[in-house]
Amino acid sequence: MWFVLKGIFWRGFWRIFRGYWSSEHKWKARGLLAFVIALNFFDVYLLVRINTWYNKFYNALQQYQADQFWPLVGTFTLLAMLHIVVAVYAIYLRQMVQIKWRTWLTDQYLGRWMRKQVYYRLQVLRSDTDNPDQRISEDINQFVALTLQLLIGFLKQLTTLAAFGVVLWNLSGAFTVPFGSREFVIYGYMFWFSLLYSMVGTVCAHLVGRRLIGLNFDQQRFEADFRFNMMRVRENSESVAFYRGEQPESVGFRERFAKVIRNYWQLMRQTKLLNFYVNGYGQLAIIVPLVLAAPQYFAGTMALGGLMQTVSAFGRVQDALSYFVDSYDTIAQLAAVTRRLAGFTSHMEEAASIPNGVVRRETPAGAEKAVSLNELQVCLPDGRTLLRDCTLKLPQGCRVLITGASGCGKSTLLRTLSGIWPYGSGSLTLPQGTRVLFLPQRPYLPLGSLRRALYYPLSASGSEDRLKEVLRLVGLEAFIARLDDRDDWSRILSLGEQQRLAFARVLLVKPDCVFLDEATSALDEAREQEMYDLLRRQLPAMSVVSVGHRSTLFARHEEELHLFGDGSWRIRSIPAKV
Ligand SMILES: Nc1ncnc2c1ncn2[C@@H]1O[C@H](COP(=O)(O)OP(=O)(O)OP(=O)(O)O)[C@@H](O)[C@H]1O
Repeated sequence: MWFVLKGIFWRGFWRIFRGYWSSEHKWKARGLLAFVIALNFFDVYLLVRINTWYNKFYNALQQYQADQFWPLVGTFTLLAMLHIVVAVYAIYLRQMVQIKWRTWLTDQYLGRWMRKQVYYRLQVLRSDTDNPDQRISEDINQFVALTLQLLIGFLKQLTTLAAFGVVLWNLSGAFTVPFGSREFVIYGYMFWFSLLYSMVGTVCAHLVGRRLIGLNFDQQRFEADFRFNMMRVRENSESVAFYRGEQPESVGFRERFAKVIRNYWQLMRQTKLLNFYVNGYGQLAIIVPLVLAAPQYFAGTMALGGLMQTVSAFGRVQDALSYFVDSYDTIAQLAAVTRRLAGFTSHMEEAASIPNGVVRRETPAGAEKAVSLNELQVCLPDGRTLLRDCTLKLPQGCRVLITGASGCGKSTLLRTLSGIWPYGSGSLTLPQGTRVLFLPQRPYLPLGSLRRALYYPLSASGSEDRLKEVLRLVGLEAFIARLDDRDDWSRILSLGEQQRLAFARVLLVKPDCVFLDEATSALDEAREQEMYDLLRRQLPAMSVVSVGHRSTLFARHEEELHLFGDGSWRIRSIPAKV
């Protein structure tokens, strides 16, 4: 057991555990937990009282004391009722601790995942982090539930062991073992025997059950991969359908599902072995105390009450000592969950700690309003340079088109300018309080109403008339009546409509600078011109930096920044008529 616990702690158990208990809620949390533990202790006390009752009750039966019968039944009823109430509330309040702890921990993880765009960095810069959604929704819940179950269970069993150990010791009397011409007297022999019995049981359970840790871990991973694969197809259903990709996708599903099943078979076999063992061990524990106490009973040194009390106390001591035998599976699950959460935590920390090589500065108020790039260098994680020593000034209201061959680094430059790409050096200076909006080729539409999607990332607040006017300007007046319909709008709107919706967003949010990454790729040329003219008319002071391959885009911009892909670049003014 120690090896398993050591493993859990080594894999970051303590780091995940301690946060809540030393947080700002610590006193309330500790108080509630202490109360739950106290309830469990009280429950053990009641169990000891019930155990003593056995002695009295069976002795009364053996001696035909009819007058004792009803009072003893009454005592039992009272003790049993108290036990029921205490046991129910011990679980209810433990769940209360659980839900509060989970809320806190989930909040922390969500915060860390969102901070410094870790969600983006993990996705784009690290390919080895699996399913943050599952870590945050399922693993945290399991971690909290299993930890509390084990912690409270452990303390309860420890108390049970102490209390019933004493009972068993007192009932055991002395056991004499002849050894040659001498005799050894063993005091509390039933207590010692139950101790030995449980220790052997625990070691054997470890040997049988240790493979479950790895298998459980793999099971979760394979299930998540299988689910993720289906999710990808759901998200890209149209592309898959166009490609008639059912065959390769089905093969992919089956391969992943086969891994799930293969691992599950192993898990089943190992669990079967463990179950054989746990059940056999449990059954043996019923007969062992009877065999042990029988000599005393038949010798007349123990009454029927004592015998029944011994059987019950042995059961309790053995239950307590072999607690880990029964909860081996729980420990295996906790170890697997801890390993995954600890891995996720360190991946998030690594992603957050990648320093942003490009320094961002703000010019003081009143200074010239321009975006300046100073010796800007854009690199890839492997060190390849996409843009070298780029120094230029983009005055407010400028219109720059970034061109270059596919893969030369245009989008990566936009990412650097918006501050989400950490690999690079040099500096970027923006006027104080500059608001920047980024329009990718496929705009992001959050779940919810169309109104919310239009204002994203701001909250949906603004004049209703302006909103309707903007929708008319971008040619989406047909959706005015559906502004408050909640739906998955990215599935309903065509890509061209989504791109026009993104332009509407620019008109509503009114940023100082907008980056368009092939943001008009799905529009016809007339619509494209309309959208750019709209920006010029409505927001003349806004800077526009676009990436695109279409020749028509030259007419909508004044300057061209061309990237050659080897780090070199060139800026030139675009002649008035191209
Ligand atoms: N997360 C990443 N990790 C490693 N390499 C990356 C990553 N993202 C992009 N790259 C590489 O960086 C290079 C530039 O990519 P980028 O998307 O900026 O090109 P682009 O000029 O916008 O291409 P296109 O015109 O085809 O959209 C490519 O070779 C690409 O493979």
